[in-house]
Amino acid sequence: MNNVLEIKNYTKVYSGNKKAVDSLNLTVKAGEIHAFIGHNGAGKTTTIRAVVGIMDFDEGEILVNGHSVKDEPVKCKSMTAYIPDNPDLYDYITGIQYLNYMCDMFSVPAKERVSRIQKYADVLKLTDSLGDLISSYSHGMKQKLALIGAFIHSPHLLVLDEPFVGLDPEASFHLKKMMRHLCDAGAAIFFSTHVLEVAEKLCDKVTIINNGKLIESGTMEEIKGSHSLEDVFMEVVENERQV
Ligand SMILES: Nc1ncnc2c1ncn2[C@@H]1O[C@H](COP(=O)(O)OP(=O)(O)OP(=O)(O)O)[C@@H](O)[C@H]1O
Repeated sequence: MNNVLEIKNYTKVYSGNKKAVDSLNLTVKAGEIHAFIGHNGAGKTTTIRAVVGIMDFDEGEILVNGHSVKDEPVKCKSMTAYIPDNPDLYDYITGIQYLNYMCDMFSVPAKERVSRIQKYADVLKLTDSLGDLISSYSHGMKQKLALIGAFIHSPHLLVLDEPFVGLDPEASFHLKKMMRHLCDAGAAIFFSTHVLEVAEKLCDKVTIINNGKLIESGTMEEIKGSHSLEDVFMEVVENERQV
């Protein structure tokens, strides 16, 4: 399978010379769900923001389907969907207006819009609220709307920052299924999470970072062996503390 996301020697230094991420390398292939885990402040969001082209970086290269996020930002963004940890949507349009706007932005054919909106809104139980202003939505409803807006254009690369926080159990269940279906259709998913049980069950690959440095990366079986991902994570973090 081809590499959809390639991160090569990615390094980010914030002002004040703080190295938030140090020479990170990882690859996500078509068909793979890849979990990105690490303690608070490890560098996950910093990396994710660089991948989706909204944060500049100092060294290294990030490619989406072989295109550089620095040199071809529009091309990369056209193939990528991104949901931040706290989606900030336009308050004074309705849910359906937002979804149509996303369809316009990503050139979803008119004849497919209605069925795609219907499919995802029904699954995530948002259909009855699509006519309401987004300002009236709860946090979880905004998150569901952002998710529909991401899945609706069938991205090659889906990047999610803590997607399960704030979703009710039923929506989480359906999101996991939607993620797997998208990958089965040839997309790649890269997401951060602190919910290690979900990562363990859902993901093909996992990368653990600690203080901006890659500690482990590989298939879920390689990384966890016969242990739980939580046990492995705790051991890795403890070992790093002692170094
Ligand atoms: N705008 C900024 N300016 C300076 N330092 C920053 C900035 N944003 C993040 N950092 C620092 O970079 C490091 C990595 O932060 P980042 O938000 O990427 O971590 P994270 O792994 O996503 O954490 P969490 O799990 O808490 O969301 C932290 O030490 C943080 O303090």
